[in-house]
Amino acid sequence: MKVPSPPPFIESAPADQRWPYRAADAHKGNFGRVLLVGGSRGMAGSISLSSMAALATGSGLVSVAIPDRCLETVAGFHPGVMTIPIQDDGVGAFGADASVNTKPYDVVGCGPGMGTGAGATALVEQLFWQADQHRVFDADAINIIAKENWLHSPALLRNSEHRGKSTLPLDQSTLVLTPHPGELARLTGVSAKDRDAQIEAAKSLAERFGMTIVVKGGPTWVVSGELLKTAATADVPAQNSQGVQVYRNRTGNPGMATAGSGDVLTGVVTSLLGQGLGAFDAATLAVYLHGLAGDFAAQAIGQASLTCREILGHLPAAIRAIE
Ligand SMILES: NC(=O)C1=CN([C@@H]2O[C@H](COP(=O)(O)OP(=O)(O)OC[C@H]3O[C@@H](n4cnc5c(N)ncnc54)[C@H](OP(=O)(O)O)[C@@H]3O)[C@@H](O)[C@H]2O)[C@@H](O)CC1
Ligand SMILES: Nc1ncnc2c1ncn2[C@@H]1O[C@H](COP(=O)(O)OP(=O)(O)O)[C@@H](O)[C@H]1O
Ligand SMILES: [Mg+2]
Repeated sequence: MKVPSPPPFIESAPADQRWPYRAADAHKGNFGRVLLVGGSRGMAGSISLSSMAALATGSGLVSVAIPDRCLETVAGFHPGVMTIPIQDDGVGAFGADASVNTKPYDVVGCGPGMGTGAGATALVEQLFWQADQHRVFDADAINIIAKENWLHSPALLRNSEHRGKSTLPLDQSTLVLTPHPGELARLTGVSAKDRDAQIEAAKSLAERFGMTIVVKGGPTWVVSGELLKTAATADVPAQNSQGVQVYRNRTGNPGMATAGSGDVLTGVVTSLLGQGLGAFDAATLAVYLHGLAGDFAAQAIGQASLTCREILGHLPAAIRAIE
């Protein structure tokens, strides 16, 4: 494929020094064991897109946990993706007692296409508490947090083995949320039409929980309350400081307003976390690359014809442009 000439804003890549280095003796285990959780009958494509985006952006091993009935469908998208059947409710959604073993993985991405039923809720609740592990919550994982009001009312977290815990895991610096404006409105109560107020609401959540929030749209913003670690110098010892970091992305175009576009982004953020980037670095580099892939795709075929497939297909060109 001919690589289109890069748009002029390439030099504003947020993290062009941070692309994970691949040593000559590297093996697949060095580049992240990624678990993606989501999908349901009728929306199997969503989590499959995330898994293919993770593979295309460097992840060494990618597994997808899906309701049992969707296994063959998801497995058919890419031969490099492994599939894990999870208890099904009989009609292709997660069953009420669904759970997933996340121990073998470096990072978990969750939400696309999973719906907000009992099984999906149980899984998101499990993952919400596993704050010792990086997690990316998108789509229905965000809708479930909003519906259950977990950010504001910890007493409602009572449907699982976490019953009885009286406080929220306040440190969620390992959590990245990727809401579109409709999802952010559900989470914060702030109208999707009021962009500035939405960004302020996201900042306040980021500060309170230490989490990172990708406020998707044209343009996408990233806000993060992740602890900042300043490296030691000869004169000053290493320091930690808290504060909200803000990044406004400059890549992307309205051709990306197309089904599955955000599912691809979920896979890219999860992939970069799995390769060792911190939450803010992974989120900013992911939205930059995703937007750049969308810009290359629009140059190649035009905005109107752009689909999630073309965004996925142009991720390699976007990576090469910043490497
Ligand atoms: N191939 C597959 O399997 C795919 C499966 N998918 C899965 O489908 C599920 C539903 O997800 P969803 O995003 O389609 O619907 P939903 O969460 O109801 O949001 C729409 C509401 O939000 C509002 N809204 C306001 N601003 C907005 C904005 N900028 N961008 C978007 N919306 C905006 C909007 O307002 P309105 O359009 O009325 O102005 C409307 O009220 C979910 O599981 C997802 O993962 C998809 O990923 C696609 C590919
Ligand atoms: N007008 C736009 N300009 C630039 N990017 C856009 C625009 N509209 C949508 N996008 C991008 O497309 C993606 C849409 O995500 P989302 O709504 O979750 O899609 P889906 O759930 O269908 O996969 C986001 O990354 C968003 O930033
Ligand atoms: Mg989405």
